[in-house]
Amino acid sequence: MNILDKIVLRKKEEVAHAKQLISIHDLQTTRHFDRTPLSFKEFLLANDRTGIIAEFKRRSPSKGLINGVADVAEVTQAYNAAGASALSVLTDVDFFGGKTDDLLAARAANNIPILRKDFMIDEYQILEAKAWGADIILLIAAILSPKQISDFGKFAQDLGLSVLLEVHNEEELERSISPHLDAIGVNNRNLADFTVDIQTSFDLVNKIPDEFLKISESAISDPQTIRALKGAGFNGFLIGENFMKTDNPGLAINEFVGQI
Ligand SMILES: O=P(O)(O)OC[C@@H](O)[C@@H](O)c1c[nH]c2ccccc12
Repeated sequence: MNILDKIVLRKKEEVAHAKQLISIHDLQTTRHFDRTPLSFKEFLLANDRTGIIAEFKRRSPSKGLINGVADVAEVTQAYNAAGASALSVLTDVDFFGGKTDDLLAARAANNIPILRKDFMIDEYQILEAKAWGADIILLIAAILSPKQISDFGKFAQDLGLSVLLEVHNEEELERSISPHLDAIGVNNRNLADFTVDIQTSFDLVNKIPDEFLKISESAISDPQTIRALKGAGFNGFLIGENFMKTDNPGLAINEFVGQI
């Protein structure tokens, strides 16, 4: 079984458990549920922002521990101050060392869009994302059917959330396109075997219809790469490890932005 299959199996158990602890009605009456989400598009295209979607990630299945000490409020505020267009916060516990409280802390400290970064397999998780103050959800083509992508996309958009679809190849892109998406991200990392290749982004960018925001995800560590990706037509750049692996992710993003 590859890692993605393992993650999805575990996620099904996790969601079943969460549903027993907290009812949908409870989620709908949770603190942020009625908040109007911020527009991903507006922030991504704003002239005074960099297009960077800066990620808070403690660990990953491919790299193990990345940062065991960083404070989520402090780091996300520094990301925001450096000109990040949006934040990405991992909420997966078992494989990425994230938690609900990380998203809540990032929300309390920032007024830019936040992506709930997790493996969405059930509408319940989209209600959680809304209740916890997220603005954007991720749908991963590799683990969802076209019908699930369209249904989850509509469900999220009806709640005012923006939807980022993640693809890794042309086949996933073609089969997953739906009107209920705002952005399409090309993941340069193959989630099944962890190999990375930035070329994946350059190969797919012109196959993404222009009505969607175009995001390049993972393995970006050089400001020069941002310039090349922009030139190729990308609006957004999802970066985690390059900042999180340093002692001071806030300083790292500042230096990076200074070189774009
Ligand atoms: O840390 P990186 O290589 O900059 O990558 C960030 C982000 O793209 C990556 O964490 C990611 C992309 N898609 C995902 C899906 C689930 C979990 C994590 C991810």
